[in-house]
Amino acid sequence: MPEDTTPAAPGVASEVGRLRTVMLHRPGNELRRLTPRNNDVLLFDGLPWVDRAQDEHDAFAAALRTHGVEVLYLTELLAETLADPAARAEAMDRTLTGIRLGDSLRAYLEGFLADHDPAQLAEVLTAGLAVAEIGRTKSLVTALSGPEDFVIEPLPNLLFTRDSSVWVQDRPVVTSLAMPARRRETQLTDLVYGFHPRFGGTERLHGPDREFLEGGDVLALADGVLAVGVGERTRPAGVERLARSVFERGLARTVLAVPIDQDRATMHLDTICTMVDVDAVVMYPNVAHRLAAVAVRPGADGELLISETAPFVVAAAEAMGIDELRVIDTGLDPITAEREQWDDGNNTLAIGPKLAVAYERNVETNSRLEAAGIEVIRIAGSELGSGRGGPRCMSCPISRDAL
Ligand SMILES: NC(=O)NCCC[C@H](N)C(=O)O
Repeated sequence: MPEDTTPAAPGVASEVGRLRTVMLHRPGNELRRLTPRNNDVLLFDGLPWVDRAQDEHDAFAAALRTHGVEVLYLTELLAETLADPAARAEAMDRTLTGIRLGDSLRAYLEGFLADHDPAQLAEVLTAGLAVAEIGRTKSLVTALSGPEDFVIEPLPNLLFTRDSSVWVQDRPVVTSLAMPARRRETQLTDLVYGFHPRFGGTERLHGPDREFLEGGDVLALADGVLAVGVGERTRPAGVERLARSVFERGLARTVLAVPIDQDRATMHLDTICTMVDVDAVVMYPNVAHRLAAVAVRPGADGELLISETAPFVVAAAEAMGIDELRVIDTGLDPITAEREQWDDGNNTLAIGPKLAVAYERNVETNSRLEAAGIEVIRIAGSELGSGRGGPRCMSCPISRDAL
């Protein structure tokens, strides 16, 4: 019988259902824009060696494919999307609108980009554009800029596709990113889900102009149960908006709001806690016992019912309808734990129950996961990790099997 190549229908109801389709972004020229002068504002802790980062990423994608996962690339989807004139017009409008460019430069760029084919335009929208790369503009803005200044900002954090959209059941949630360096990313995911033939017509939830909400904070603990971190990125109002949207559509019955430290090391919930089995998480031991949650449930007439604060593991188990949410004891001394958390040891990507991708460098966390019965697929991340994100951050699951 010929192999069935029909793509799996979109839908994500858990963290650990067998992963069928995932969206990645292969690191590209946007990373070559990073310098010691701009890396902080562009949210990288160093300057990755880009060729090596691409090799590491290719190995990550290959490991997923080996396990039967369909890998979609954001830039390919974007280029295909931009072949639609309506999508292209919207992309131009969104990219060039705003108070930064001024009328002369905006008009110039409209003409300049009109000559770009969809793939070239996708490249500019992701890798950005510097003054040195465009011609004479008759614009005061470029006259007073240096050659390296950006007229379109690069998006080095596009690598972390987890954050710019997240699927809740069969709907894409286009998020709203808090940091200025990342805000434009969601214009691109919004375009892809709005116009690409593979997704066209799917209702999008939330959106780039809504309250701050980042995908790395959203964990699907079980069918109908979401946990959402609240900290440096996602704000309480973002969780509230998401809760209303998913309750109104019957996509979830409980949303746990989980306050996390407002630190770079713990920018998202998935930097400290990820699921590796239907009832188990790997969690940063230094916070495991003080992580708390507030449960939000739908009330009458669109009201939200807000619970008292409870320990996270207790609130999660109750919402999931299980006796206990197991926290795999990574048994690390506090210094090793802090080092491995910084290097995304807790940021695993489950591709099925008890099967997770992790960075190889987190030797101790990985061996404790294995001791607890989790099969660990190790990948290199020496260059990929310089943006502070691991396998979960670098992946946006689009389809997972129901458990
Ligand atoms: N889900 C995640 O934790 N994503 C990692 C995002 C890293 C990126 N450099 C950022 O600061 O936003």
